[in-house]
Amino acid sequence: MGTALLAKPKNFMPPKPLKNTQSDRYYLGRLWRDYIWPQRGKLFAAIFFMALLAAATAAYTEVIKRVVDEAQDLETSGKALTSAMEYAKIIIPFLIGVPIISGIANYAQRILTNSIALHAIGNMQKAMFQSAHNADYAAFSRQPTGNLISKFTNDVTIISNAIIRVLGNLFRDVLVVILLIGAMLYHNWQLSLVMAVFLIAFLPIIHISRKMRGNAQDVQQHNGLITSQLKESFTGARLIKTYNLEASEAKRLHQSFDKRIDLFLKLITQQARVDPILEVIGGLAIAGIVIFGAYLVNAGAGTGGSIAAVLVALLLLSPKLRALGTLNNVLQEGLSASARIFEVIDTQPTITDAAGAVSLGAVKGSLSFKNVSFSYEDGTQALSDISFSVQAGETIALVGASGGGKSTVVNLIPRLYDVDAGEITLDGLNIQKVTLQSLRQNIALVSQNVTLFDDSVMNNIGLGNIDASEEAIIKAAKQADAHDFIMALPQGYNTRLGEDGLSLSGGQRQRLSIARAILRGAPLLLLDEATSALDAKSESKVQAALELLMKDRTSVVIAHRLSTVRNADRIYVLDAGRIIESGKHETLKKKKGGAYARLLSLQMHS
Ligand SMILES: Nc1ncnc2c1ncn2[C@@H]1O[C@H](COP(=O)(O)OP(=O)(O)OP(=O)(O)O)[C@@H](O)[C@H]1O
Repeated sequence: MGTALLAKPKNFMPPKPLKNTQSDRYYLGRLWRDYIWPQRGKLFAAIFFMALLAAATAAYTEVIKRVVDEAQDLETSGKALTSAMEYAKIIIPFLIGVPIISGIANYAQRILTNSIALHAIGNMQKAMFQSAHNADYAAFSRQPTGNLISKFTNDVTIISNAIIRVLGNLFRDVLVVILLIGAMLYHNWQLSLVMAVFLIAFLPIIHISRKMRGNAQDVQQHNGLITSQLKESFTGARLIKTYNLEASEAKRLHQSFDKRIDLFLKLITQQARVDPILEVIGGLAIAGIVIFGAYLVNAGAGTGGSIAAVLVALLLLSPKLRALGTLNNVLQEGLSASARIFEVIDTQPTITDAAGAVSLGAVKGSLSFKNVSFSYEDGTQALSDISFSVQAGETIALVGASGGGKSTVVNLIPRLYDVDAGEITLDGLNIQKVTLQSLRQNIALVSQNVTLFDDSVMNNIGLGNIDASEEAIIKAAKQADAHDFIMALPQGYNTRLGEDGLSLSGGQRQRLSIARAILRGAPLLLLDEATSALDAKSESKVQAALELLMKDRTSVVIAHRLSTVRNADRIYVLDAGRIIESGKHETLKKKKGGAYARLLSLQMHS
């Protein structure tokens, strides 16, 4: 038997494909309304500096024009040093002033847009985390955890980049483009009109950009997959090592890493095409300006400075146009990531407080199941018409073959799932009519899969009751017979356990879990006994701690230890979601051909 109470939900379903039912406008509107507009102060400041930057960029063309024209004057007038000084006086303030303004504006707008993006995604992460934790327990079985984690890391990064790009491109670059085109027309309209021909050259780039969008999505999806695989691989280190699966795991991950290389290379290959195309087009445009410009100067339709100004404007313009050309991709990637994130944020829990739910206070602990039936989301009928009662302070043991429904019974008590039919009562009250918080306050859980966090021993036990004092925590540890081994750890109660407490033995982990439950002080105890073979000394320590914990509490135990079964007030044998036998150990074991007697003899012969 391998009951994994409250461990990873079973029958892992593949992630459902995202139903992207909302339009792009919806996601854009929501991003704007909920995450950008609340930071409007910063946004307006950013726009101001962007406008300043745009103006400074356009002013460069005027600087160049003056530099060239004044130099030409100097050359044609043939005057010496005094004029050179004059020239410097005119030119230098421009040459220094414009970059200073541009630099300050650039710095400020960059900090501001990044801050807007970071705060936006920070708030998204908070909302997403809140919703993910409030979601039904079942929601965690709908997608691999790695997928969910990837939304917190990869997807938010995509959105952050998109926000920075979109704000920059829309407010800064559009302004720069408008001002530069204006400057070009102002300096030499004939030459500028000829340049318009080169805009046609951007068509192939738009085509490439479309293709890139599909590939970028593939890369993102694959990143999510790698996160999942890495997580599985590291959390499953024990299984992998004992089953010698290192090579096959390495193969699996290597394939994924290789695929990532392929997908990225495909994307980069497309991106890389853009630059040479632009360079050739740029070269042609410059040649056009130089030739046509020379013609215009000869014809008296422009000065050398104005031709140079148009040339500079064109050079400044092309990266901006290019960025605007790929803006749609970035926006689309951002919107897809938003869809994935809003899906989590919008997940509504179905297991919630009913209208008028009452708060339970401390219960005595009598529990009953009345004609309870339950099926999982995928249709697996896990319990059919189950009824039993436990008086306050009694211990019942659930036994039976794997898949019989023991964990499901236990999962229904803290309402990790809600029954389909029938009712569960605690102290006579239907648990669906009391607040979730007060129901769970009355329940302590000790599972064979002890969840330990990367935190101190003190805080790990303290999770049982986050208001508990250090003295109370130490007292609970002593009662759970954990104090001595904790004191022997390098920093005693302040020792950090490392991820999932890997440095502790199975028995030690269980005693921490028992200490946590003792600290909780809840009258109803749900216990998934460990099946893992503990050595005799460790087992007897755990057993003693458990007995102390169960004393005076109502205990529902998924039982593996013979001693628990023997001492239970009643044993329920579950098979295919039904109770097929119940009674005391002494009675059931004598029942010829009975299910319990069979289980017992199986255990004894195994
Ligand atoms: N999250 C889930 N989604 C779908 N079906 C599930 C889920 N969890 C359990 N089941 C199914 O419900 C039935 C009862 O399972 P349950 O885990 O309650 O049995 P169990 O007696 O605790 O088994 P074991 O001793 O192996 O842990 C089984 O058919 C199981 O496959």
